[in-house]
Amino acid sequence: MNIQDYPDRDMLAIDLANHLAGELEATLFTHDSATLAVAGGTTPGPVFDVLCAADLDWHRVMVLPTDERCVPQDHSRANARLIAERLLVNRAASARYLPLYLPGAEPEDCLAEVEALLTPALPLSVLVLGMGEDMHTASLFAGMPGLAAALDADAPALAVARPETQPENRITLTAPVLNGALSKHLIIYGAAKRKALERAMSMHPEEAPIAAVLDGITVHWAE
Ligand SMILES: O=C(O)[C@H](O)[C@@H](O)[C@H](O)[C@H](O)COP(=O)(O)O
Repeated sequence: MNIQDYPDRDMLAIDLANHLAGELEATLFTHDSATLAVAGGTTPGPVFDVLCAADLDWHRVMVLPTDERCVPQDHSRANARLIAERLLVNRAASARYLPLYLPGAEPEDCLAEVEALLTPALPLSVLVLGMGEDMHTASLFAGMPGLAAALDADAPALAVARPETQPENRITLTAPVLNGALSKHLIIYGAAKRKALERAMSMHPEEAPIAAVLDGITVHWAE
């Protein structure tokens, strides 16, 4: 794990977006397509605002969320909506979006269809994770049913998450898919998340799920 500190969130967004664009460009140089998985939540929006303007062959890029809340795609809590409004605009509008949840369905009922769309797009080329102060990442939450299975190296690509602390069910990429990414990044802001990350480093992934994905990751931090 490598930690990069930035003087402020704007600098982080600009630097990281340029770095991600470079990684995607390098992937497209040697591959027909590239896959970018991004966190939802409140953290990554400013990075998307810069990245969407990158001069890339976006029509060869597939974009997906690391996890999705089981709500309609235009719901204010849908990561699909955040990605549509902040990332798949400008030059990036020609990227292809891979949904993790198919609205209207019970989460279990969409897993097979979503996995069939996702599998040809793996391994992830570039992964951008977020983390909660409770040390969850994607929708891998301590204490949720099925966490151990979703952290297992042989887990299927997707898992249904029913975290008690969250208002809705979710579908998440599992640890082997996250760890299979060729390049892994984590964005965190503020002292509380920095402390939580430091604590997680000596904890078991079932207590601190972020610990399952720290190997080889670059953490981007700003106050
Ligand atoms: O959709 C989600 O909820 C995420 O992908 C999740 O893992 C997120 O990254 C963290 O909860 C941090 O959320 P914030 O960025 O809002 O603090």
